[in-house]
Amino acid sequence: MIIVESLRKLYEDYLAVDGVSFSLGRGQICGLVGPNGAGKTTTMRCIAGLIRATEGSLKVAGIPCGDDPIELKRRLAYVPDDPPLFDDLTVEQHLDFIGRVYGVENHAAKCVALMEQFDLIKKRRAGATTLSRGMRQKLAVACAYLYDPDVLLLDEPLTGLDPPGIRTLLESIHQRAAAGATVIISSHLLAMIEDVCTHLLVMQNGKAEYFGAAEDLRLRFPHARTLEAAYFAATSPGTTDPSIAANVAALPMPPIATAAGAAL
Ligand SMILES: Nc1ncnc2c1ncn2[C@@H]1O[C@H](COP(=O)(O)OP(=O)(O)OP(=O)(O)O)[C@@H](O)[C@H]1O
Repeated sequence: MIIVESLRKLYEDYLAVDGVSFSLGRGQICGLVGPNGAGKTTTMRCIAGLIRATEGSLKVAGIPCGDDPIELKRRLAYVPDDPPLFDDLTVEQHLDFIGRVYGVENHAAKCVALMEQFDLIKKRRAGATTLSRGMRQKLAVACAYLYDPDVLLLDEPLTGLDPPGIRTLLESIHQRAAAGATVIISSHLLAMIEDVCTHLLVMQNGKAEYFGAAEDLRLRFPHARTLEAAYFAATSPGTTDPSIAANVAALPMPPIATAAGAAL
């Protein structure tokens, strides 16, 4: 469903993505993790066809990059971390608009079901500018789900969601994948997404440090107690011996001092 081969993306002379390759099939959920600036959003935007790759080849839902942008839009949904909404439309007008544009059959009933699923029903007549950050995120995801895309790219979708919202979203991702969708979910919260991910792509400095089954990352760093520790090991600077790095990463984190002087 997604085939990425030797993807490179230069912003002028800055190499943001450097030779990334991976592929995902139907029903697979890939966690895209890595430090700030690793190239996660850039990779997603290339897959979504929003920016042009400098080199490499991409095929999404059987469509080679650039061949059929309209069909790609029908088959794929990309939800950015700060979703652009229409200031003048209410929650239900957003869903109604997307339903009409994508020609979704019986879209009115689906819109209500999605508003109920994402706890937006009481805000159905609220304008986009009056929504909280988490509500905006939920509305953007609901709009993406409305036309049942084969490929879902969710960039930091957990940011701003409350715990019930996170649970609803992760369950919905699981259900979508069970129905055949391919999902990439980028997040800094690996511990939160690891249960739904079948695969992981760990990026750092524009490169893929790891791609494979989520469980295999832990096997690669046998001393890591958690998947998160294995992730830290994979992204530790100067790591040459995975087992050493994993041990370091598994050490307890030092307390973080707050402005008030208390340790978190
Ligand atoms: N339009 C742009 N022009 C120039 N450089 C860019 C542009 N967009 C991103 N970059 C740079 O490319 C690199 C990768 O950025 P990207 O947004 O893909 O990282 P990311 O892994 O998504 O980061 P984060 O976790 O902070 O969201 C960064 O160094 C960023 O500054």
